[in-house]
Amino acid sequence: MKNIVILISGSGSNMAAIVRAAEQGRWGERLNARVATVVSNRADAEGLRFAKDHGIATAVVDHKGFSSREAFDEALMAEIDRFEPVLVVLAGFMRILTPAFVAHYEGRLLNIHPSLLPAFPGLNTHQRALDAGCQFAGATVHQVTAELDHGHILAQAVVPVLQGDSAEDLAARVLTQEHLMYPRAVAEFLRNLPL
Ligand SMILES: Nc1nc2c(c(=O)[nH]1)N[C@@H](CN(C=O)c1ccc(C(=O)N[C@@H](CCC(=O)O)C(=O)O)cc1)CN2
Ligand SMILES: NCC(=O)N[C@@H]1O[C@H](COP(=O)([O-])[O-])[C@@H](O)[C@H]1O
Repeated sequence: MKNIVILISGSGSNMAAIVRAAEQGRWGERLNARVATVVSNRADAEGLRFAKDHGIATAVVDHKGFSSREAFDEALMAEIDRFEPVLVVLAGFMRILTPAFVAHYEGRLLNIHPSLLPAFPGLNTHQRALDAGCQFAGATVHQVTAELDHGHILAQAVVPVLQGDSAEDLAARVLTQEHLMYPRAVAEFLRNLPL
């Protein structure tokens, strides 16, 4: 069984979409893969309840409990490595990871970012797209590198920006596409793993 570990910080809606895709046999059995655990840096992350309700192990590694980013990442790696994952998925995970963490999971660390990278790395992407007058927006699944939101792009989804859109309107439209794209991108990654 190939283990996937998902990191979240909040609602975990992308994590939930991946879990549902695996459960519904769209690729779970066929690819002999499972979401082994969901780990959050926040104890109040709503996605933890979804994971528990779906029989998935959960853990909290609270970044506020560590004196440095490096110490937090080391504790996070220790928790993740208990499951010997073939893939670590960032799904609304809101901590910038250290070069040591990224190097440890190089090639098997994905993120979904709510913009059409390389446009708008970082935070507040939807408002920035609106402020820039973009006619299209979207999301990107990419390999994670030490440089923020910079790695090899695996998939992108595009949505129109509509007249009068607020950042919330745009975020909701993009999120709908994220929930379709991320499970497919994870499945494709698993299919391409060496036997
Ligand atoms: N080394 C990398 N770490 C992370 C990447 C990456 O590409 N390389 N992607 C991010 C995800 N992300 C955007 O997609 C992102 C997450 C968080 C931040 C950020 O500024 N975080 C602050 C704290 C914010 C908070 O706690 O609310 C911080 O870490 O100081 C920017 C972009 C995940 N990590
Ligand atoms: N920089 C990371 C980032 O902003 N991720 C974004 O957080 C939102 C909530 O995700 P969730 O519902 O899966 O938690 C999603 O739009 C995701 O792209």
